[in-house]
Amino acid sequence: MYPGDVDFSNGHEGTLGKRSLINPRPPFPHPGYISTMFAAKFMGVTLCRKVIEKKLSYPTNPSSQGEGDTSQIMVTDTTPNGDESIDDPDDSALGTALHQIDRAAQHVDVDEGVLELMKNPTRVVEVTVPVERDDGSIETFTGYRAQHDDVRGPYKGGIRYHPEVTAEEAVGLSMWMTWKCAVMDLPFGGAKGGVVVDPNDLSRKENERLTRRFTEELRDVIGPTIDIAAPDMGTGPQTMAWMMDAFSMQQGETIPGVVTGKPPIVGGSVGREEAPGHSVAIITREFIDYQDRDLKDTTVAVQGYGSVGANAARALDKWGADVVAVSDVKGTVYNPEGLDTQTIPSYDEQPNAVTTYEEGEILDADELLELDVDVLIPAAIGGVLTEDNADDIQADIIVEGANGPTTSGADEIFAERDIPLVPDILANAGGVTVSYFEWLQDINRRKWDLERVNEELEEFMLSAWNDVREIYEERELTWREAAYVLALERVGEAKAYRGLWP
Ligand SMILES: NC(=O)C1=CN([C@@H]2O[C@H](COP(=O)(O)OP(=O)(O)OC[C@H]3O[C@@H](n4cnc5c(N)ncnc54)[C@H](OP(=O)(O)O)[C@@H]3O)[C@@H](O)[C@H]2O)C=CC1
Ligand SMILES: O=C(O)CCC(=O)C(=O)O
Repeated sequence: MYPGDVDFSNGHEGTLGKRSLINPRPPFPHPGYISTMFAAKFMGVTLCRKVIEKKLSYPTNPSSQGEGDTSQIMVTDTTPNGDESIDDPDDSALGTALHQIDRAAQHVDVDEGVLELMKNPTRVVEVTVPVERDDGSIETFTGYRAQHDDVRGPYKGGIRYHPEVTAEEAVGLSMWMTWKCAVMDLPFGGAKGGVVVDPNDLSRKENERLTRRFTEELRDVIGPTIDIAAPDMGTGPQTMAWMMDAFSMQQGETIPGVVTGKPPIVGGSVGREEAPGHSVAIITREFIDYQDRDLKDTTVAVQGYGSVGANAARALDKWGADVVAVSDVKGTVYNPEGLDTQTIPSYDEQPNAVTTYEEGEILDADELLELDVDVLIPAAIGGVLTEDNADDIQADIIVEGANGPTTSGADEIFAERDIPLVPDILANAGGVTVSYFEWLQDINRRKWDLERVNEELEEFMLSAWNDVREIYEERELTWREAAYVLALERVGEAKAYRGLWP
């Protein structure tokens, strides 16, 4: 502990000793499911909140979006319970996440029942979010929060605003959060949520109203020791500030620890925004070193120039690598001599502006993936490296900045082609790691400076890198399998100690 910190951790800050903060609810859901419906009247619109615990058939992106009809939620017994064929997984986030568990399960000594349990989320909440548009009309959006597992600590994970958000996707992403927190040895479990919306179609005021209402709808299932949200695609520090304020207003006191990734002035941590990209850069640097190569002779291509991509590109550029290509949805900018990443506008600085940079050739967005570079960093969306393009990838190394950018089929092709791939649950884990630092700062009512944040981030990343590397070397697995083995063993051991609720 640093001097002056209030010790809320029973002397185990940074370890799994934070039992006093762990949600005392049973770690396993009761058998069967509970469906609770709340109805309320608001501005003449009937609202339904459905909290569905277990046994949920995940609805796809509702085609009725925007028409106010979100009443179709199925409660059936078709859980994602591992029916995915190991030989023929589907390429969705959930399909990929389930397949990855199956692959890793072949190399771990974890109870079969626990493995089966880990293929199911504890709870998925679907909410209806009415928003008053600036013209006075009411539009209805659908939001989700998937809570996968909390055996190691409160649920933790980002909130995504994107038109293709689905309950299924949230479940897959929540599973990855469980593994990510376990790989980093953070006292958190896994969750993920989102709203089916294109944030570019919302004014700032509409975005604020949507965020506040979404938070209100999630009030019963989130909290600083229950489930702690954070930014993801389409959300950022401002979104988190609104969420924190909405939750705090409902509770009657300021509760900064309910979300992380806030602006530092309202309890956020310096360095959080840069952290996922920063950790991608740290892991890339370590991997290059591990291969006895020199970062200064390394060319890098980064897909996506948002929070993760821009910060990864800029850190690697600063440390001497040649970032030769970056992209956003509109296209790629490519210069084999290297780009000046500081002067290319990131999504946050100016959305969709990568191709306005004049010192390079403009290519199609997807062309970036197949460039002949040393390191490819997909840092935009999921499922971009597939069986269809895996044979055309020319990079020597892939470091996953985004969550789930590689389908299972592509994973196998890269393994056959001996292209090492460092998985998301290690590489981009700096985000949730600095979120953990932020949460500690909020609980302790303390502020860390950037030097301390970056020092501790470096320490956590190197420790996780070494843990994964040891398993990789000892057991001759892929890097993804090694990271999964570490995560599954940690979660399995925690479950064994805590036991099943009688
Ligand atoms: N934010 C976080 O804390 C963390 C995020 N992640 C993951 O990283 C990924 C990116 O998230 P984040 O950086 O926050 O998101 P942002 O919304 O900040 O940025 C996403 C970027 O990806 C670009 N993009 C979207 N689609 C494509 C495409 N088809 N081709 C090329 N570029 C594209 C966007 O382009 P445009 O600007 O043109 O829209 C934008 O530059 C996601 O998978 C997320 O889950 C992982 C860990 C933490
Ligand atoms: O910071 C966090 O809590 C989670 C960030 C996130 O969503 C992720 O790592 O995918």
